Order: sequence, then C-alpha cells, then structure tokens
Amino acid sequence: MTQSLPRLRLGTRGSPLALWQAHAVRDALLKAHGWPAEAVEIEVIRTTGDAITDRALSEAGGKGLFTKELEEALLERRIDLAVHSAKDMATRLPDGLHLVGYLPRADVRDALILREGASLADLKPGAKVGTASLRREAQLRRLRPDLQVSLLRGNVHTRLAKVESGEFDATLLALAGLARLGLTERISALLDVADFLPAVGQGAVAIETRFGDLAVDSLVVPVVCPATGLALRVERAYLGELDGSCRTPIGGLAEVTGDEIRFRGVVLSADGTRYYEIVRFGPRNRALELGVTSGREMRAMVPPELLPH
Ligand SMILES: NCc1[nH]cc(CCC(=O)O)c1CC(=O)O
Repeated sequence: MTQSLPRLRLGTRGSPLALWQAHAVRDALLKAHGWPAEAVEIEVIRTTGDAITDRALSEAGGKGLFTKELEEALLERRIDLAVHSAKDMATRLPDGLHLVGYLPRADVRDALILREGASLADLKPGAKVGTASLRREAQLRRLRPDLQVSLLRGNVHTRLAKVESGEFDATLLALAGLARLGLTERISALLDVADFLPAVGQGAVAIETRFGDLAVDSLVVPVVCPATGLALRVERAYLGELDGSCRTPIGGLAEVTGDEIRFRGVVLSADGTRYYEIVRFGPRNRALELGVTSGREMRAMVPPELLPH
C-alpha cells in the first residue's frame, strides 16, 4: 500500500543557530513518522533582525524582529511551520498563529566566556564585558558593579571573536546556543540560575503554525515536549504581564517536577542596583494562572518607571 507523503515546508532564519534548530525539528519529524528526507523541506527566510547588527535590538524594536517575515510566510501559506528560538518570540503572536509546542528544552543557563581566567571572580575591576542583553547586563552589574559592561551585538561567532581579539575581556551567551554550534569548549564558567536567571524561553526551540491548521498540528504534536510546553506557558504568561519589548531587564524560569511547577522571576534596574524577585509554586493544571499571577505580583512590587505601561 502506498500512502501519499506529506510535504511540510519548514521556515527558518538562516543563521547557523537557526539552521541547527530547524534541522533538529526536521529530524525529529522524520524520525517520529518514519518519513524519508523529502517529506520536510527547509526554507530559509531573512528577517529584519538579521539585517540589524549595529544597534541593540531593544532600541530597534525588540522582539518580533526575528520572527516577522517568518510569520508573514506562515499566514501567506508559503510555509507550514516556523521554527524559532523561544526566547526571541514576542509574548503576543499575530492573529491566526500559535505556538503548537517546543522541542525538549536544553540546559537553560548562561555561560561566561573569558579571554583569560576561569570564573567571574577572575575578571579584574574595570574589565570590559560585552553583551547585547539588558538582562545579562543588569544581572552582571548587580554581581560585579566594578565591571565595564557595554554593547556587543552580532552572531555568536562574532562575539566570540571579539573576546579572542582582546576587544572585550568577556562575554555572556546562552549555553544552549553554544552547545548547538559545537562551541562549548569556549566556555569558562556556567552561571548558576540562583544568581543569574535566564531569559524567558531560553534553551527552548519553538514551533509556530497557523491556528486551527489541524492537518499540520497533528503531524507536529508527536515531537513536542509537554513539560517544556508547561514551563513556557508559565514563563510567557509572566512576561506578557510585564513587558514583551525587551526594554526591561527581566529573567524568568519555570521548572516542572512531577505535578508541581516552581516559578522564579526577577526584574532589575538597568544598572543592577535595584532587584526584585518572586518565587511561586503551582500545580501543572494551573500553569497559565501561575504565570499571570507571578507577573501581576511582580508588577505590583516594581517601581512603575522600570516597566512600560
Ligand atoms: N538572542 C539570540 C539567541 N536566541 C536564542 C539563543 C540561544 C539558544 C536558546 O536560548 O535556545 C540566542 C543566543 C544567545 O542568547 O546566546
């Protein structure tokens, strides 16, 4: 008996990290369904975020910059699914689209890359650290107010090269991204989530589809990770109550153990001197509520000038 093969068009950005993630989703689909390679076609789509390399993304408009063109392609049915870093996704998606799920989440921690030395303590006062993330900048300033933290954009390889060349003494990057690119040997230390909280969604690969396109979703569902989906529901609801624009240093992490979800969130002032933290627990059937409540309680605690309204 021959069954006609589906042809799924999978859209992705063209960066090495994005391509790795797109191939991971494709491989998972092929494996889950026993399909031959031609069942999933990868389409590379250039996004606005890929074109901007000279400014902080928070200045250029924040989240959405890496997803807009992929989402247009989805809505225009040029692709059937889009693969993104969950971290780069806005908390509100365009009408007609949804996140059907995520691959099993990787290690969520941030990694420290030093030109010399083995830990944060080895950085001398005044050492230059480059990061493009307000969250990393603020948390770093909180731990080490004596460092000189400044903007360092570009892809992972560019940032590593600027540390190698001595332009910067250190940078911070997500372990997940470094691992996907085979660059973990460049890591000097991993930062404990207890004092350095990751971004909402860090380490998770998201799959976005047209809402209600059950033909596509039913094919994707076998590769998504339920525990990651729960954690991301909490984290994204929390972020949605605060700020989706990347202009405030915000961290958040939900961890699912058995029937319980533990959420921890932080908001900081840009200079790291003000620090607000929340820890909440909830059952797994109340993930959304846990995220929304945590976000609202955080908003009530944080001085209004730190958050957009
Ligand atoms: N903002 C870019 C981005 N989006 C996702 C990752 C890493 C991979 C992940 O978190 O899943 C990175 C690079 C970084 O922050 O170091």
